[in-house]
Amino acid sequence: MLFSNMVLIPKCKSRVILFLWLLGIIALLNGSAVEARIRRYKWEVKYEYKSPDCLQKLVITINGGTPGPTITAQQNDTIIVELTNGLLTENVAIHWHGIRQIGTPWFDGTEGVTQCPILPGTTFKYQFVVDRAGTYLYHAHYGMQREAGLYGSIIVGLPDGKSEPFTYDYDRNIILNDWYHKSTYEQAAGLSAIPFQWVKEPQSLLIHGRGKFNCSTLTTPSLDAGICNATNPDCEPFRLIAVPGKTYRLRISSLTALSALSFQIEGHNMTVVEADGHYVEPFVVQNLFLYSGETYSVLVKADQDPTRNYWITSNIVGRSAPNTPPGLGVFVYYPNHPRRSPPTTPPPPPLWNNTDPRLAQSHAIKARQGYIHTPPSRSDRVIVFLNTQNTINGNVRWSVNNVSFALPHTPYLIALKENLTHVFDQTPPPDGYDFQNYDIRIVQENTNATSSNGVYRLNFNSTVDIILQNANSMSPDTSETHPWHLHGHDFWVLGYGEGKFDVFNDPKKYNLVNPIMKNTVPVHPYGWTALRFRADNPGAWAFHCHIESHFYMGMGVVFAEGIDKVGKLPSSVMGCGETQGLYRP
Ligand SMILES: O=C1O[C@H]([C@@H](O)CO)C(O)=C1O
Repeated sequence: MLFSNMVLIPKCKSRVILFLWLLGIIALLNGSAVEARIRRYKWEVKYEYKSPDCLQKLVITINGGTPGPTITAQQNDTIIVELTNGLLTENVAIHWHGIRQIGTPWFDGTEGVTQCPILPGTTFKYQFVVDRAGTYLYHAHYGMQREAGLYGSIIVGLPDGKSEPFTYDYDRNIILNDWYHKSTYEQAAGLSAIPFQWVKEPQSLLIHGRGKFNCSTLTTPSLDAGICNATNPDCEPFRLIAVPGKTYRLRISSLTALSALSFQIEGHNMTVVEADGHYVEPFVVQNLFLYSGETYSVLVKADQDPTRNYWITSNIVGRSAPNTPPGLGVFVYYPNHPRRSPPTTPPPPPLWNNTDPRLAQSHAIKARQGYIHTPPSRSDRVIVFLNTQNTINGNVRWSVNNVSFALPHTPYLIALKENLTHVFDQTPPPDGYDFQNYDIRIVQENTNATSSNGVYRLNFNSTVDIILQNANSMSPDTSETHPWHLHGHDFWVLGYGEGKFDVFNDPKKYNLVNPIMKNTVPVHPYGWTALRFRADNPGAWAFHCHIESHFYMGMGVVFAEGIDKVGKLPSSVMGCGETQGLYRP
């Protein structure tokens, strides 16, 4: 009735306009006013000389930068990245970390699991939907390429008309990293060498791609003064300009190769509100602990003395790294000069070997009231993953239930879908270990460790519990923190504990009321972490320690589920190993 005058409009064009307007109103009323958009990116990946921590090094850039461009999108948008590999002699693959790839498991970007590597000189098109708002990441997933600098952020906003359960004035993004001066190749060759050459601690810590290595500590000083240059603009510290009185949402994430970090803004509290794309019941911290692969949002109010600037710091925790200088940035109170150094010394880091505050933060992260996804009350299968360090044929490796993971040259997803049964070990890896007789607190011989590329096959739509059990490494009195990352899913974090997991009693203490959902979670030294997820995403998915060298040394597994429900694989993911014959352009 409202638009019955439409018939009175004489001109056909006007009628069309009015009709479209009417459609718009109806769509608005239905709440579907905004169409999901397609966001296209063209990326060129190549090696360039940069000095992120003042020392010049060959790094991998995307369109000239490291970190690469931030992908900014809105929930339900389609992202298309046309990636041209300009590395000349090196393959590449990019993983979209935290994006579940529902319906597009072949674009998860995990070389050897979901796709063949992208060859030098070729262009590969990734296309996927970002179906949930939140803070996510992308990074190389080929060999140990991530630590050459190939990484960036994905920020997904809510659909129009929806709002966050918290308020802030400005949204800012910070990626933390650690930085090595040796190339990925030197590191990887050392890790697979006999005798083993460990990568050791990083030379510096980067705050959003910028760090400060002390050039005067170079053991073999370069004759060329330009090679390590403290005044190189590449290593100007990261500066965040804050307007006094305003609240900042800081999206802070870590893509370290090795280090667990403590992040701090001198004199300012941080309220944690988001973790891995899920709203957190808010809690306040002074140090935010981050493990590689995790993303957080914190709210920070610029409510301190505005006449000065403050330090932003990142420090290594969980490992002794006395020679790695802290990552330093500056929280600048506008209109102070951005280059004005804070008048104080940077705040001291927490004790590297005190696990208590880190465990306390893990326990504090709960789903926010009103945003709780209740987990299924029981699981169909429990898999216990004992994490150990071993030697296999003289090589130092990491193993899960005494099986060290070896990536095949034919990607699992293609092998499973096309029934290429000979390309990987068909014997399923073990669901547990010998609980009774394994002492997690001592150095073990682990003489029975083996290497395999077998996969865990999960019943489609089943609920799976994973218990990550930490243990002593091959060094006495040492148990490291391992951040485990699951592709293609989020899991509920049901609990953390110290010591050996008690199969009978610990499950009674699980948080089934308001557990947070995440995609990356730490297992603390000598402790355990319990996770639950639904195997409801057809595909083959990696689950691995996000420490670059540890995955390289075998610390991971692959889950396969609902393969018969996987759609037609694009031929662009094929071409390597046994898939060569399947290539159908
Ligand atoms: O994988 C690793 O190897 C070393 C050490 O265990 C042996 O040198 C270390 O600290 C790791 O994290």
